[in-house]
Amino acid sequence: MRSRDTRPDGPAAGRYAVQLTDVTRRYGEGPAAVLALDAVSAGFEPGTFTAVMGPSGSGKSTFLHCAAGLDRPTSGQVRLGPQELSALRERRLTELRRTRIGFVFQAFNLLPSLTAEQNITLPLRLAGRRPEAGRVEDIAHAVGLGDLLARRPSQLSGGQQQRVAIARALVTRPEVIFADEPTGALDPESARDVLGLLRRAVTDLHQTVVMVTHDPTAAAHTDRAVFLSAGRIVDELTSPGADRVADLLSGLRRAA
Ligand SMILES: Nc1ncnc2c1ncn2[C@@H]1O[C@H](COP(=O)(O)OP(=O)(O)OP(=O)(O)O)[C@@H](O)[C@H]1O
Repeated sequence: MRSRDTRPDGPAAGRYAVQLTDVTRRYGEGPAAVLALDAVSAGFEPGTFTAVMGPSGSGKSTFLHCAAGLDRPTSGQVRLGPQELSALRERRLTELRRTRIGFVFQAFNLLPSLTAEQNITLPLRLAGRRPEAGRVEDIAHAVGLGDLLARRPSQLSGGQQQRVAIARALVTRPEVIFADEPTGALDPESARDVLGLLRRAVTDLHQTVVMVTHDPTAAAHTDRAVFLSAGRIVDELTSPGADRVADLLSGLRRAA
C-alpha cells in the first residue's frame, strides 16, 4: 500500500518533527561534481518510525547527515520542528544536535573510558544539565540494561552496547532519533532486540525515529520505508513488508 501524501508542502505541512524541502547536496565542482541529493523533499511526523533505503551510493548517508544537521545542504531547507537549520551558526547547531537530536550508529560510538551510565548521561552533561531523579534507571530498565550500568563498553556485548547507545539517544527526549544502520554490526537475535527497542521508543514513548538500513527485515519494523535512487526519492511504502521491500530494492539495484 502506498502512503498518503506526506510531502512537506502537502496537506500535513507544519506537523513534522523533521522536514526537508528541496534539499540538494553536491560534492565537488565542475565536471567531477557528484549530485548526492537532488532536490529531495520529505517530512517525518512525530511518533513515526521510518526506514530510508536504497542501493549503495543512492544518497542515504548524505540524506541522514543533512537531516541531522551533521552536514549542510548545498541548497534547500531542513527544519527541526519550526527551526530552520541553515539559519544556525555552528555552535548553535552543535548544541541543538546534543539536546534535540539522538543518534544511534552502526559502530555504537560509545566512549570506552566511561561506564554505561556515564555514556547514557553524556549528552545531558555536555549540555550542562543533570538527569532528573530516576530517569537513567527508568531508561536503563526500558532498554533492558538493568544491572549493567557500571560496566564499560568493552565489558558489554554488541547488542548491549547498542542498548546503551539507544538509552543515550533517548535520555534528552529528543525531537528525533537518527539511526544509521543500527543493526549492521549485530547478530540476528541482537538485531531483532534493537529493532524492537526502537519500535517501542516510537510506540510507547512517542519518539520519532528515522533509520537508514540495507535490511528489508529491519524495514519491516517501521511504519514507512522511503526509497532513494541516484539522490532522489523514487518510492515509498507504508507498513512495509520485508518481501515487498526486498523486491523494490532489487529493482532499484538493477536500474542503478
Ligand atoms: N565526501 C564526499 N565527496 C565526494 N562524493 C561523495 C562524498 N560523500 C558521498 N559522496 C558520493 O555521493 C553519493 C551518495 O553517497 P552516500 O554515502 O550518501 O550513499 P549511500 O546510499 O549512503 O551509500 P552506501 O549504502 O554505500 O553507504 C555517492 O555517489 C558517493 O560516492
